[in-house]
Amino acid sequence: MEILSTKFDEVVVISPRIFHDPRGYFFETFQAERYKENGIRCNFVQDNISYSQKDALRGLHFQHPHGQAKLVSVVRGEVLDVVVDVRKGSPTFGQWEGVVLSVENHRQLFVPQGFAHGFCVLSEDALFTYKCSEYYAPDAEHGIAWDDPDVGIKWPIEKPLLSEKDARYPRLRDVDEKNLPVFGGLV
Ligand SMILES: Cc1cn([C@H]2C[C@H](O)[C@@H](COP(=O)(O)OP(=O)(O)O[C@H]3O[C@H](C)C(=O)[C@H](O)[C@H]3O)O2)c(=O)[nH]c1=O
Repeated sequence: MEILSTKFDEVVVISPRIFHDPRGYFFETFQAERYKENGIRCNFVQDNISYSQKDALRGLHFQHPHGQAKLVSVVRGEVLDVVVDVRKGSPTFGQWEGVVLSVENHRQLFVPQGFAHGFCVLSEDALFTYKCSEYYAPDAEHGIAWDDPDVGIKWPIEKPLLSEKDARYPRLRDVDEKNLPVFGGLV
């Protein structure tokens, strides 16, 4: 497996080793010891799958407290996956990074605690699967607006398909500070 860096030291792209043969291909989607050797040390406790239509945009979400680290990938279609640093005191607070994940590139993205996460669907549809290091805690769920002008994410979709909840999230600057994780702290 190959680890690719992003603008954030803690956010990495994993490119698994693919084994091709005349039947098709095989690859390991997670292997605790090898992922720990590559810096992904959290223990995952929950797996999720979401299916989305073209132009759907889910996000930008984070939990605090009970912050979740996520290992995300796509098993059908293609998405632009986006993370935003929402850690109070972080030198990269409010900055974003986007990575294309697809069934073709087999890539995974590790999203650490302290980052808001979301994605938009670039293909006709997408099956998105991810591991979480903390259980779902709806009372601790927060979000920021997908189109926050201060963050300035360059989404390739002008009018995304949003849930009512996602359409109501505030700009990062309007999120109550008590709901933001602390850089370097427990989240
Ligand atoms: C996240 C989650 C949701 N649900 C239930 C709650 C709702 O009745 C329904 C849909 O939830 P929601 O609209 O929050 O789903 P997404 O918009 O895909 O949320 C996810 O979107 C972005 C991409 C993320 O990174 C988070 O993992 C997560 O917030 O599933 C559960 O039962 N367990 C869960 O862990």
